[in-house]
Amino acid sequence: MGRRVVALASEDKTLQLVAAIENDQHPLLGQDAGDLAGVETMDVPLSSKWPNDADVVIDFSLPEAIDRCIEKCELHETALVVATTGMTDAQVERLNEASESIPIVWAPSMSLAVNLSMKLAQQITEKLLDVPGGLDIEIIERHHRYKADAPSGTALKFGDLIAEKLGDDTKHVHGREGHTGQRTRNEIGYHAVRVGDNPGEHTIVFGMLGERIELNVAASSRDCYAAGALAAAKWLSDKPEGMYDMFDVLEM
Ligand SMILES: NC(=O)C1=CN([C@@H]2O[C@H](COP(=O)(O)OP(=O)(O)OC[C@H]3O[C@@H](n4cnc5c(N)ncnc54)[C@H](OP(=O)(O)O)[C@@H]3O)[C@@H](O)[C@H]2O)C=CC1
Ligand SMILES: O=C(O)C1=N[C@H](C(=O)O)C[C@H](O)C1
Repeated sequence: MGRRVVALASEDKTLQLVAAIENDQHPLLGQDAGDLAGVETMDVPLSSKWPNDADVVIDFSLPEAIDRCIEKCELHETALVVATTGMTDAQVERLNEASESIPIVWAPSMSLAVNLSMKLAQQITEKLLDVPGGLDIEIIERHHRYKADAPSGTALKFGDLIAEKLGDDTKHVHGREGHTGQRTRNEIGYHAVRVGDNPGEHTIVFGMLGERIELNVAASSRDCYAAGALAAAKWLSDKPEGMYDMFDVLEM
């Protein structure tokens, strides 16, 4: 994702890349970020040193890297866009704490289509809540074989937003195996598929007796996330401290 953020930023004259940060063991440290991204040379070497002149930091990394990122953004009073998924509850708490002093956009998907689909999923759930025979909701996500966390952060957010409409007793069930017994009414099922180079696809199945709706949103490249993150960074640059998400950025 870092490479695509750099590549799209290089095409936008309103943005200036001041740093490209990696861990201190990375074999490509010192090489130019633009060269690595396959665009023009940008005179920004890949580095593990934190910049002190950034307006906004965009984080697509790993949960292991997020603590340092939060700490440095607080120290330098830098706005922060967090796209990384798979954070622990303690890290989410830490992020919320940091939002008391710096502006943060945090979203498991920076994609316009995904965020719009989240709103649609909530609307569909609301409309079908009392459908005769009952409603079963399952979330199937598909991603590339390299993905480190499951289910995706996006699938979990779809589930949380749907659960807001279903009610407090919603159970989140991850996969099924063995003698599971009949499906209960108040559960959301999650299924994570890992195949090839899939850049991300989510299908929300709303199953009823006699018919079903499948809401499918699929990326055809990872640029939807990179473009969303850059839009979030621009939007955030003049905002006061606080926790924001892509619904705020996209005014949904
Ligand atoms: N919100 C959204 O729209 C999207 C979110 N994501 C999320 O973004 C994250 C990154 O995804 P992706 O780019 O595919 O994953 P990658 O594993 O390709 O990239 C993660 C990068 O972070 C680097 N890294 C590891 N440790 C540190 C550290 N301590 N400091 C700085 N950098 C570090 C890794 O380096 P190394 O190679 O050395 O490990 C690697 O280059 C994932 O959590 C993914 O789920 C992805 C796409 C969209
Ligand atoms: O790792 C990925 O690739 C993606 N991760 C995010 C997630 O976990 O939801 C967003 C997107 O689906 C791509």
